[in-house]
Amino acid sequence: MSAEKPQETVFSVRNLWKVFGPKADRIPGSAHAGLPAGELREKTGCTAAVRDVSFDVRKGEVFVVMGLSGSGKSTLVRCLTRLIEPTSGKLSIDGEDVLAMDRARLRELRRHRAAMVFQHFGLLPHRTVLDNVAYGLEIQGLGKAQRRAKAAEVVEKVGLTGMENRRPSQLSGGQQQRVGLARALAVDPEVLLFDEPFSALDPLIRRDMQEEVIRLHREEGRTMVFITHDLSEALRLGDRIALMRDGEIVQLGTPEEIVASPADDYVRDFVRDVPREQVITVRHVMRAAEGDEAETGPAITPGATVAEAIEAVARAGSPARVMDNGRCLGVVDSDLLLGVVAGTRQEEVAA
Ligand SMILES: Nc1ncnc2c1ncn2[C@@H]1O[C@H](COP(=O)(O)OP(=O)(O)OP(=O)(O)O)[C@@H](O)[C@H]1O
Repeated sequence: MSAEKPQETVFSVRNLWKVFGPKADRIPGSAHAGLPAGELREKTGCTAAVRDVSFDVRKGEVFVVMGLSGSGKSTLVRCLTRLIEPTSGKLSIDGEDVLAMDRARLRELRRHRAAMVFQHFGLLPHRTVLDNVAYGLEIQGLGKAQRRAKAAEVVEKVGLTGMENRRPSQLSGGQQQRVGLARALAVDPEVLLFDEPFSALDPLIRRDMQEEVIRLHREEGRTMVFITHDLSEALRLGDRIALMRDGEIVQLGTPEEIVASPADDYVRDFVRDVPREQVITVRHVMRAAEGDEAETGPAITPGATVAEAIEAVARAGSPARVMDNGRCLGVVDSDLLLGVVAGTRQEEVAA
């Protein structure tokens, strides 16, 4: 998760709908379009898995799609490469209209530009780790020596060195997922799409894999779209999170925006148990410096979390200065910080 990113758009999605059921294409824009899911199903027999959704995925960000089971996450992300055909709306990648792509161009999109990492790894059981990783390159038509060299490089990148010649059945779940990740990485795609890749893994290995994704992202800055139903995973990985309910995006924002300024009661409920001090940063909490406060006290960055600031303030026994390039933006004292922890203070975080 890098702090500064260019704002170039990779995927641009506008008013996208995916409706399953009879005469699905008649639903968007009709009088039925706004009906709650149950009523829509009763009246039309249709399910609107994705409803009038608009967003951009920016270059270099980790864009998380989060929501409960059935909220439309998988359908939405599969629509991005037309693994599921959208019912209506606009969709482009790097400015190119995805809905206008012919079969060859679509194949190229899925093989080279937006590779998917699935929950059920999709590994070939009779092939070695190295050959599984090289598989995508084989489809691309790369020669054997070249693809083995590239595969070996990626195997090392995901920490599987020494296991090149094992078969998938000789690996743990976490290791198998690393192979799946390596296979997607091997084709050097512009975007990696993750469909709940870690949900079958036990918590410790899952944490390991999350760290792996964060590390890879730090090293490479590759754009990632990551589906999860797990809030802590979303908060840990996401630069921005789109929170879905019944096919709609109910809030799109940074983890901090979502935790500090939930858009409605649904989101508020969702984030209620999040330790706010670990997500909210001091730039949204600080007050103006008074007296000589701008010259004294420990220095912290505007991006420091409230939890980090509490530590600094406690250690120094005085308010901390929020410093940016040698300039004091404001100060935080223990009253302010503890107010955030207790939830008695409402930060103003524009969502
Ligand atoms: N092929 C299909 N035909 C009919 N309805 C479908 C189809 N695929 C998905 N749906 C419905 O669309 C809605 C969204 O499903 P989707 O799988 O996208 O949700 P999800 O958020 O990814 O759920 P999960 O976390 O359980 O995978 C659900 O109500 C689902 O039943």
